[in-house]
Amino acid sequence: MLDIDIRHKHYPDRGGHIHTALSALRLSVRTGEFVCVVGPSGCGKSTLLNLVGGLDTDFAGHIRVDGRAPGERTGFMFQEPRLMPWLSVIDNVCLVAGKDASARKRAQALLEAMELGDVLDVYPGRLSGGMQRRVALARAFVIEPALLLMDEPFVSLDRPTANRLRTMLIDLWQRCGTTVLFVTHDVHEALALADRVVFLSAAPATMLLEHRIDLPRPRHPEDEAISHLHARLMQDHPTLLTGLVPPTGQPADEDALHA
Ligand SMILES: Nc1ncnc2c1ncn2[C@@H]1O[C@H](COP(=O)(O)OP(=O)(O)OP(=O)(O)O)[C@@H](O)[C@H]1O
Repeated sequence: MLDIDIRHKHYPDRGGHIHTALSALRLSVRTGEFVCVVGPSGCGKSTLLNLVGGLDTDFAGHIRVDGRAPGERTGFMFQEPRLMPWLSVIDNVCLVAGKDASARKRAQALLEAMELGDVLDVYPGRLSGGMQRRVALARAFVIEPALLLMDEPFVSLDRPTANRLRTMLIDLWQRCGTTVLFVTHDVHEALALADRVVFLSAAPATMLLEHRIDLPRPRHPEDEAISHLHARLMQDHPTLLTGLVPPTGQPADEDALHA
């Protein structure tokens, strides 16, 4: 069980004042649950992942995994694949998996299962954006993380590539029993992936709504059932997505903006 209880998270702002990024945010995530976090740009989603992952410990409150601070088996996946350009595909994955022969074997088997067997010795710069994300996904799962924190990992990919990655993610998640916290601006993506979607307010982020998704998998963001669910949510909570525009200024969710 992941237990998040953040009383507040402050940052100093340029004028020497404090900026409250998160406030009174409580969330419990069952072991093996897939939770998507949706909220407006700048509301504090990345801050939340940084706190949960222990990258930032300067906050009031507590975060526990099974009663303890998040441990070594926590994985991250960011918007950018963050692969080491001077290492081959397999060496990038072994950076996390380990250097011994059995770790290398595990890394190779996973990469092959993810249809990357032909590029094990290739450098990331020679790969497409989609393949780089696939390597990043393999790197995240090679340790079979207990907790995986994902910060818009499939943003700005074309639809088929993003869908293929989502399918791989769900497959790996189901096999490993990992607890996933997945941040996205894209409500359709959240509804397609999650067991539960958490909607955050504008800064300082606090929880507006939790919604459990009971639709069977596999699901895709374009499915009719997802569109229906989205429409129903927007009808029931018309102000839920106010300000939900990604940093690029591109609408992530046309329907939401026109709702
Ligand atoms: N290191 C920092 N120092 C000062 N302020 C920060 C820092 N990191 C984030 N902030 C501020 O905290 C708020 C939340 O930022 P955060 O990046 O967590 O939001 P976000 O919801 O992930 O945004 P986006 O959706 O645009 O990625 C923003 O106002 C941001 O400017």
